[in-house]
Parts: sequence; structure tokens; C-alpha cells
Amino acid sequence: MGVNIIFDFLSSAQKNVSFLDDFAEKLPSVRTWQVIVVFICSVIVIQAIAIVFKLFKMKKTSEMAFKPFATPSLDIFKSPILGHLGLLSVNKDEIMQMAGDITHEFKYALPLWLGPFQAALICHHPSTVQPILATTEPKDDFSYGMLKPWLGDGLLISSGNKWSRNRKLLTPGFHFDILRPYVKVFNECAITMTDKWSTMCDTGPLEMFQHISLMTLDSLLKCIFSQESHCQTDSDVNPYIKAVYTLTDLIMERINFPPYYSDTVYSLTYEGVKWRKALNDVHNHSRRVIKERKSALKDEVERGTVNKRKYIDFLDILLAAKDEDGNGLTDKEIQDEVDTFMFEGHDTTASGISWCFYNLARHPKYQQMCRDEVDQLLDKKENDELDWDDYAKLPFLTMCIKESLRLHPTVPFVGRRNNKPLTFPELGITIPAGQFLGISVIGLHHNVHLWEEPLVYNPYRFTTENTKVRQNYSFLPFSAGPRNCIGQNFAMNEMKTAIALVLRKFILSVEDDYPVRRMYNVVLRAEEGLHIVVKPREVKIQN
Ligand code: HEM
Repeated sequence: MGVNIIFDFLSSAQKNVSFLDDFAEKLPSVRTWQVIVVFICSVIVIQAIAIVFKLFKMKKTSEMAFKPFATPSLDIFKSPILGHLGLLSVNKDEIMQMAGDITHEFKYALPLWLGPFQAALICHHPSTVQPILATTEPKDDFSYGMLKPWLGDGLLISSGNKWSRNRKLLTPGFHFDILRPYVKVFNECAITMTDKWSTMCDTGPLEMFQHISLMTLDSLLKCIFSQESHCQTDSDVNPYIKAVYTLTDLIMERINFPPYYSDTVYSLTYEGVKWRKALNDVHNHSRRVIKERKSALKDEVERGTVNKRKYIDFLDILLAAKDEDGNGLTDKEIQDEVDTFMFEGHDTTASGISWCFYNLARHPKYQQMCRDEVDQLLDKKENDELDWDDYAKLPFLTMCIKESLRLHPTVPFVGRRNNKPLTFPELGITIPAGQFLGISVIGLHHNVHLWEEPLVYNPYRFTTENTKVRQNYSFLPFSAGPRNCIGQNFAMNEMKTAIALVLRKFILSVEDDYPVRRMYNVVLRAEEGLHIVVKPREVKIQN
């Protein structure tokens, strides 16, 4: 019908409008139009059939690939349209609970259906996790694909030659000699936060994520971007951090709702509009940081003060980086790495510190043991600050941090897609290429076959003796293998500094039966935040 109207219009235009005669003569005849329209419609139909065929093929391959890990007891909750997504969206805290509970029945792994066609093999045992992490197989395009408009082709998401070139270029930025001077910054930033807390503790419990994200952003900007942001003292609501929260929440909503998997559909929705606005905010922030750094560097070159700086920062490395062929990074590549490190470097550490405070607040005995250790170290000093060598002198505090990262892993999930067939040697199973392989870090850390009473906070799991006898790859807060966390030493040092300095000045507690609901997100959060009572110590600190 619509096609006929076009034909009628074209023929009447050709017949009646004299000033278009020349033009009309050049137009294809009605028959030619019919052929064109039929051709276009056929292409669309063939494409649609090809997509449906591909989706069903994907479904069939995953069904075959994951057959050895069949889950009949779980499939009673599976819906033909949503797959197991109904379980994921029911309740965020319950899915965290489920990640550990299912290991009773499924020791190594289990397939979960994300909608009608896409399945992921969720692995939570060293026998399945180790072979995946030993490879440099790319990140899965499903979940990380949603991060791509934000983090671009930065280190977290890129793969192949690009990833290996950039990993090689950036690794020196995390060498001990570079990290050493950062200790001063970690101390300064922690002290800014504790000074602020001293004026606020009478106002009731403090929400940890809010304060600690500002502190970790402050130190990250100072250490790796040489930027004095004053973000801790300027305002409690930082537009960059707000935008990061919006983006990560939107990604989780999107994963839970298959119609939003299409970029085109998503871009037309209200959430798509919110996504673009938040994306703009984070990109503007990183663009500003790069611009200011470039201009400061130009000034330093003009004044001849480049070599007088306390340390080289990550942006210096990015701006000066050259591969073996003498090629530097393009502006887009620099922007992608800045966005990646800005996010990975502050939000993860903020979550790690916040959950550690929560665990110590719930276990006053361990909290006091950490404090005693810190006091022993700092009582002897002129200033109340940690030095590089002190990190090795806080063994119990380190055990408490590790146990917190086990119980509340900051990055609860990591995903890969194998380009080549992948074998789990201990199980004698080979997975064909092209599958979505998920590593449930929380499932691994709560796996009943690896950890006794996994939901109990017990730092003694991390004594040297207990660590020695534990199966490798049971504890992976920073992942492992070639794509492990490049910033793990940076993160551990910052966590130790912040926790030590807070315990030195305050007693942490939580109200009785304080209900915390964990929130499964790109980074582990709590639904209503983590509210901790922070009281100044009554005993006067020496010096
Ligand atoms: C407690 C703090 C942190 C935790 C728990 C953590 C955890 C992780 C994990 C699990 C991965 C692997 C992700 C994946 O395979 O998808 C990762 C990768 C990464 N992390 Fe961290 N991270 C932390 C802090 C940091 C910091 C402070 C930085 C930078 C300053 C950083 C930068 C990165 C980067 C760039 C990658 C990608 C590495 C690659 O693929 O080559 N992280 N992190």
C-alpha cells in the first residue's frame, strides 16, 4: 500500500509537474523502483533471518558447550524469554547470597542464561578459573561492551596487540620506585579525611562510600595525574563521582533488561538519555585533567623544572610513551587510558576500604588488634604518618584487609570470551571457542569446597601457615594471570595507609542489627550505603 503511494506519486510527478520534467526523465521508471524496493525488502528479510539463525546457533552451541555443567535444579527458575535473569533482578543482595550457596550443589561452575539466546558459564573454583585466567583471551563483549562508550579501548577492555602494547608501556608506571613517593600523598589525603571526620562525628553515623570515594579520587588525581583537586574539601557531592554512580547503576539495569541490549533501542530510551549525560560529565572531567596536565608540562619545560619534580606520574608516561617502532599514543588512546584509570583507580579502592571499615566495625576485637599494631608503629614516631617500610610491619592489619576483600570482593565478577577452545584439564572438559566465560569472584571466595564457614569474617585464614596450604587461585580480589590488576600494589598501600590512620584516631562501630544489603554492581556497593558510627578515641595519642 505504502509502496503504491510512492509509485503513484512518482508517476503523477512525472506526468503533471512540467518544471520537473527534466528531473523526472532522469528518475528510474516505476518498474525500476519496484525492483529496488523488492530488493531492499529482501535484504532486510534475509538479514533478519540470518540474525535469528545466528541467535539460535549461538543458543545451540552454548547448550552443547555447557552440557557437562547441566543444572536441572536451577532450570526450574528459568524463563524462556528472560532465562535466569529473573533471578538476577529479583534482589541484588540475594544474588550475592546465591553466588556462594550454589557452590554446595555446583562445585566448579554452572551455566546461567541471560535471556533466550545468550548463556554464560559462571566459574567459581580454581579448576575452572585458573585455565581461563592463564590466557589473554579478550573480555566478553556482552558486559564489557556496555562499558566501552565510557572506557573506550583502555587497558581494562582492549585486547590483542593493543592491550599487550599498552600494558607494556604502562607497567613501569606502577614500579616500586614510582609508588614509593605516593605514600606521602596517601597520608595527606587520609589526614584530610580524618580532620573532616573529627568535625562531623557527633552528627551520627557517616556514610563511608561518600567520604572514601572523595579521598581515593583526591589521592589518585594527585599521584597519577599530579592534580591538586581539593575535591575532599570543596564539596561532598563531586560531579565526577556522581556521574560514575549513575553510569554503573545504568549498566546493571541494562544487563537485567534484554530489550536494552540493542544500542539503538537503548539510545532512544529515557535511560539512554541519562547515560549520555553522565558519559559527557565523566569525559569532560578526564578531558579537563589531560588539558591541565599538558599545559602544566609545557610550563615546566619552559621553566626548565621538569627534572625537579618529586616523581614521574602516569600521565607523563602516557604522554611520553613510545613503542618499539617509535609510535606514541594518539589523543583518543590517552583519553581512553585516563578514563580507565580514573575509574578503576578510585572506585575499586574506595569500595575495598569502605567494606574493610564495615567488617572491623562489626568485629571490635580485630579492630583493636589492628589499632594496637598501628599504635606500636606510630607511637615511636614524630609525626602520625606511615612510611614505605611500615607497610611490611602491619601483618595483622594486612590479614584483616585480605579477609575483607575475600568476604566482600570489590570486583565481584570478571568475564572473558574464548577465541580458541579452552580445556579444563582437571575436569577433562573442553569448551569450544566463542563462549562467554564468567568468573564469579564472590562465588570463588564463598565456595564451600574451598573455605570453611565462608560467611564468617576470620582474618586468621590469611596467616602465613594457612595461606601456604590453601589451593592456589582460591583468593583472587585482583584477578590473576597476565590480565591481573595493574594497580594492586598501589591499592594495597592506599588501603593500609587509610585504615591505619583512621584506626589511630577513631573507634568504629555499627548500630546493633544494622541491616546491610550488598549491591551487585561493576564494583561492590551497599544498597543504602554503609553507615558507620565514628567516635574519636578517648585515650590521648602519644606525641
Ligand atoms: C581494591 C582495589 C582494587 C581492586 C580490588 C581491583 C581489582 C581488579 C580486578 C579484579 C581486575 C581484573 C578485571 C578484569 O579482568 O576484568 C583489575 C584490572 C585492572 N585494574 Fe584494578 N583493582 C583495584 C585497584 C586498582 C587501582 C588503584 C588501579 C589503578 C591505579 C587499577 C587499575 C586496573 C586496570 C587498568 C586493570 C586492567 C588491567 C588489564 O587488563 O591489563 N585497579 N583490577
